[in-house]
Amino acid sequence: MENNNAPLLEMRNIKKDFFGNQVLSDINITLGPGEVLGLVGENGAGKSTLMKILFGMDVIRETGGYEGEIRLNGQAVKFATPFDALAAGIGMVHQEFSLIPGFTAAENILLNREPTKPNIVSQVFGPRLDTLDYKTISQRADQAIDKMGVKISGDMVISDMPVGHKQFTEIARELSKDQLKLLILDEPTAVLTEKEAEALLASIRNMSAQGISVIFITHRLHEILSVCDTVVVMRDGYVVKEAPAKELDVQEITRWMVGRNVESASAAEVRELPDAKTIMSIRKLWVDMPGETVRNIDLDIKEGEILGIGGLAGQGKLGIPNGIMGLYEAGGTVEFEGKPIPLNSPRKCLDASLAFVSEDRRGVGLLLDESLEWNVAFGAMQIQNKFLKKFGLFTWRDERAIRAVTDKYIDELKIKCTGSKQKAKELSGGNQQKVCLAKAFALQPKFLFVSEPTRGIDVGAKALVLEALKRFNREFGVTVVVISSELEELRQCCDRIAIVSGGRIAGILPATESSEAFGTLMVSQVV
Ligand SMILES: Nc1ncnc2c1ncn2[C@@H]1O[C@H](COP(=O)(O)OP(=O)(O)OP(=O)(O)O)[C@@H](O)[C@H]1O
Repeated sequence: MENNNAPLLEMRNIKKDFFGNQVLSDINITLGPGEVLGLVGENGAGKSTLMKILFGMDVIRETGGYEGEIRLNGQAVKFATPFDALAAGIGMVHQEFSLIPGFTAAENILLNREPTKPNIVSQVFGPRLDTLDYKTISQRADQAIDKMGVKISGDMVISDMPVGHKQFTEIARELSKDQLKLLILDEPTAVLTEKEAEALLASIRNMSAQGISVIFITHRLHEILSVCDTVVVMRDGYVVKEAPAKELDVQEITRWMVGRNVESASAAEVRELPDAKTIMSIRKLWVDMPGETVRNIDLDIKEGEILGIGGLAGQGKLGIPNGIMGLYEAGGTVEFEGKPIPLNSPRKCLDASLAFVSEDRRGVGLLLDESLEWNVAFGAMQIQNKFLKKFGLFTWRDERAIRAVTDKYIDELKIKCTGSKQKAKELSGGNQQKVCLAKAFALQPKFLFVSEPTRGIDVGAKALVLEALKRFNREFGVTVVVISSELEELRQCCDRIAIVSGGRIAGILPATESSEAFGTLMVSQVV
């Protein structure tokens, strides 16, 4: 029986193991209507698994189910599938996108719930043959998009969208459901620009004001403090702290998460490299990437340096690597080691020993159904014939070398996994991000673009990732270009930082320059 005085949600004594690997030990959570609960914890702490249990996801059932009890409005529930959870008013936006690439945003938002209208045929043969009512689909999709206060065209096809727009489309799909009582957002801001993330936080406040409860997972701890009523901190499958957000600060949450004070990465020991030759020369680069402005980039990158590219959202920093590496249409000229690199041709870039860790790790990053070994080594095998053994006409994989390189990066990047044979999809999101880096390192390219390297990485592991980038650059002399929305992150690992504003390079400064100097460049030509 529903009990109107009971909390909206109670999760009691939840336990879960994956084939003997205990990932949730005894979790208790309570949530009232309109309440926003922030769920935080290190990569692999068990946050997504807990939410997958609540949402009735197949992977939980297929791996032996869970123990404990879930109550909604005082009534015990056990969702066999996400459809049951949806029917009970729970929506979830996952770390992975579940959009259909060839459909528009509006079609995805109303998928399986499309308004229809009768036609002559359906009047005779029944409503199953009704026509899709595109006008109403478009109106309802626009209403859901408007609720988030962002500008996305409902007519845009998903495959043409940048990653941030895809995320908003996912959220709009949940917001368009009338019966929504509780929305689970699993790291929704990880792929968003700062401005988009602000818009999303505002829309969470709006949902809460309308009585919708929200469980919000993020590694950006200031977001938790800005929008949540309650904070639940998980560590290694336990809840280690639950408190009102107003009683906590970022340092305290961090301490609860990792069990110690976290040092940020030491500031980079900034090198000037006066004699270094230019390894990449970019002239008049434009890139056609939705949401990004890249108009006229002129930039020379020195051999062996770590160059940061920063700037405000949409001003062009993400467009530069995506254009050069051929993921979005681009024009202008790019020379690498004195030879022109053909644009719009990803394979030619890889052949020239360029590599790219994209901000869209699930879109272009991983082979989720394959093992870590396969993920780490596949690119190097395919592009460089590495990790292969030859005898006469026969070629086969060098399994020992593949295992060794995978183990090396599991160790260096502290990837939380059961071993190198584990499938990528079984890793937590932050650990998948580390695999993307390992994959690029295994290529041992001459030149590496890394876009948003610590996206989805917990506060304790950020320094480790930045240190790994520095080490990779120093040990192998690889030129690294780091693109990041966090200036502090760039200052911790780069020699120089170029700031993009209005689709152009507004200036390049040593990483030791003051924040004010960078801030002035950032707003200098904003469009
Ligand atoms: N399908 C699966 N099979 C085996 N192990 C899994 C599976 N899914 C998750 N795990 C394991 O459960 C643990 C918790 O993962 P989970 O994704 O819940 O972490 P998380 O707290 O959400 O981390 P992140 O912040 O990195 O997203 C991890 O060690 C992960 O490897």
